[in-house]
Amino acid sequence: MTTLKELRSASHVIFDLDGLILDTEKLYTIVANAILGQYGKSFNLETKLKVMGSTGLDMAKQVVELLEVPLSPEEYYEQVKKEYQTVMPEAQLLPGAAKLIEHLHSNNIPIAIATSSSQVTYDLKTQKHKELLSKFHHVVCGGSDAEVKNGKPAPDIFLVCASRFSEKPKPEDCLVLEDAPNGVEAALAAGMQTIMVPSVEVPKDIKDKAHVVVASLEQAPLELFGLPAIEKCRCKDS
Ligand SMILES: O=c1[nH]cc([C@@H]2O[C@H](COP(=O)(O)O)[C@@H](O)[C@H]2O)c(=O)[nH]1
Ligand SMILES: [Mg+2]
Repeated sequence: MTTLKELRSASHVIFDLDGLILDTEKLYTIVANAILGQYGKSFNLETKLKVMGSTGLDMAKQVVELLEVPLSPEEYYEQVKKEYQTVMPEAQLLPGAAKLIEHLHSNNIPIAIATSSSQVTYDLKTQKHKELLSKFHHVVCGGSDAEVKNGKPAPDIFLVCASRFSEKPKPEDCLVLEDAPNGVEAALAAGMQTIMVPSVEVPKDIKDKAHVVVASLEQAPLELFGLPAIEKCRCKDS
C-alpha cells in the first residue's frame, strides 16, 4: 500500500464498477481486439489507459482516432455493443468485492456505484450479481444518465452520485474506490478522497495522484478513512 497524503474521515463510499467490482476490463480488451484485428490494429495499453472509464461514444472517438481505424466512432461503437451481448453476461466478481460490499452494508455505511456504463450494458454485466448489487443505495450509469453531462475524468458523475444519497454528503465526506486513471482524476476533481485499485499496469505518476493505492479490494484500508476495518466484518463469510 502507498500513501503520502493527509487523510480524513469519510461517511459515504462510492464504488466504480468495471475493473473494480467486476472483472470486465479483460473483457473490454477482448472485444476491442476482436474488432480492431479486422483492420490490422491492436488495443495497446496506452490507448486502454486513455479510454478506461469513459462513456461509450467518447471511448469510440478516442479509439478510432488514436489507432487510425477506418470506421466512424458510431460504426465502431455499434460493433462493440454487438460483441458486448455475448461477452458481458459472463462478467465475474473481482477478489474481495463481495466481502467489502457486504461489510460496508452490514455496518450501515451508505454505498453507491458510479459507473460510466450505459444502463443497457450495466444490465448485461450484472445479471449474475443482482443480489450483491442490491446492497447499494443507488447506481449512477453515467453513459445514459441525463444528469451526468460530462464523463470521467470530469467530476460530474461523482457529484451526481453524492447528491443521490439521502444524507446528501459533501464531496469531502465521500471516499471513491477506482481502478482507472480517468476515474481517479474525476474523483479528485469532485473534491473526494480516493483509493486506487489498478486493474491494469498504471504509470507511477498517475498512482501518485490517488490518496491510497492497493493491489486488491481485499486490502482496502478503510480504517485510514475512519471506517470500520474489514477484519471487523459482521457478515457471514468473514
Ligand atoms: O477497455 C475498455 N475499458 C473501459 C471502457 C469503458 O469504460 C467504462 C468503464 O466503466 P467504469 O466507470 O465502471 O469503470 C466502460 O463502461 C466502457 O465504456 C472501454 O470502452 N474499453
Ligand atoms: Mg473502472
